[in-house]
Amino acid sequence: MRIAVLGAGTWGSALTILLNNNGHELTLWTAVEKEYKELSATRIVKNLKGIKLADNIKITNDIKEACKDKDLIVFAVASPYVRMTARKAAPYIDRKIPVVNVAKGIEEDTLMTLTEIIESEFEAENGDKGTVTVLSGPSHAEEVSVGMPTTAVVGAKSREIACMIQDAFMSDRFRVYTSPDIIGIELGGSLKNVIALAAGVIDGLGLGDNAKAALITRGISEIGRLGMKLGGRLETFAGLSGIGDLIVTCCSTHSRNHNAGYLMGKGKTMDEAMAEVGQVVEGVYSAKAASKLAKANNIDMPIVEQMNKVLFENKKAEDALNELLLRDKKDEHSGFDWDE
Ligand SMILES: NC(=O)C1=CN([C@@H]2O[C@H](COP(=O)(O)OP(=O)(O)OC[C@H]3O[C@@H](n4cnc5c(N)ncnc54)[C@H](OP(=O)(O)O)[C@@H]3O)[C@@H](O)[C@H]2O)C=CC1
Ligand SMILES: O=C(CO)COP(=O)(O)O
Repeated sequence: MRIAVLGAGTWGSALTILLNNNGHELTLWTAVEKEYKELSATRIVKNLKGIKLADNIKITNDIKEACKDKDLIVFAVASPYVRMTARKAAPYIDRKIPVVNVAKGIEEDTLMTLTEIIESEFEAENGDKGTVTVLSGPSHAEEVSVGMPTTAVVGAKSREIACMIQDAFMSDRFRVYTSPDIIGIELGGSLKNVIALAAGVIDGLGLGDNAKAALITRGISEIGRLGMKLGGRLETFAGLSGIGDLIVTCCSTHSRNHNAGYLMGKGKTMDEAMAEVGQVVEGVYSAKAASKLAKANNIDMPIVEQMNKVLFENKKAEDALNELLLRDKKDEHSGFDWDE
């Protein structure tokens, strides 16, 4: 297949390597002129230490050249750039070919997911939303790029398209499942970043493994409550793009969200932590959107609420934690049948 990957960041580059190793013909588009010049000259991926792109991978910063005559387009730019990239690419993308979004986020102003944003930009350009899908799961680029094994799930409206994308990405080191639950996959992938920030805070404060396991468990409970209200399926939140991605992001040293939270737990401000991490920290962008969605849908998301206060209201992480622990007593889940 002829495949374009839009976004030559850590994840876009790792997937380019995976797809190239699978025998496809790859074009990697970089948005930023300076990045394009550097990458073209060295072929070294900045944040994947020592990894070089193979000579047969075409690198471009011309969006038309990237998108025309392709069989598959992968959207891998960070969430704040998805709308502008979709707008730029829209005139050159054949609406019949599948587009796979692999970024994780929710737009703060509109509360749209990233596939919804791409569809809306495509529709605005020529009235056709196109064939937009999602791929997500526990998949840090640092491991995928060197062939360490993992699994992911592709979400698409039709089984035929899902299977086509499954075939394109699947390798003996990257196992891909299929699902029709696009909204569930996208919400799991973006909301887990907010919980991962909180997991980093817990580690930064030195609160131990029990506290983190508790946070992960109550975190997926929050994600599932909101996600199901918005149309996602329980099984998706219990799956690879839900609990699977939440666990790895809360526990991996590769996670930018966890690392940013860790620095905040050590007393840094959000801006200092983001600057020190030096790559996109998606949870910071998704936190406000998650809180707005929770309020609009009348869903209780106490971890998300406290994380927003730590991020944007200078609340001390210790105070946020105390407030979580001292909430009103309640059942573990709502709707239990008790023998009275
Ligand atoms: N890193 C990982 O392990 C994983 C990341 N993801 C998700 O993938 C997405 C990208 O993350 P990642 O690659 O790690 O991020 P990086 O910080 O490594 O890269 C940032 C990305 O944003 C793009 N970008 C920056 N400025 C602009 C701009 N002005 N216009 C358009 N694009 C721009 C960059 O484009 P360019 O380099 O082309 O200039 C690059 O693709 C995120 O949503 C993340 O959550 C998902 C799974 C794994
Ligand atoms: O989504 C990811 C892994 O699946 C990447 O998480 P971070 O953005 O926290 O590094």
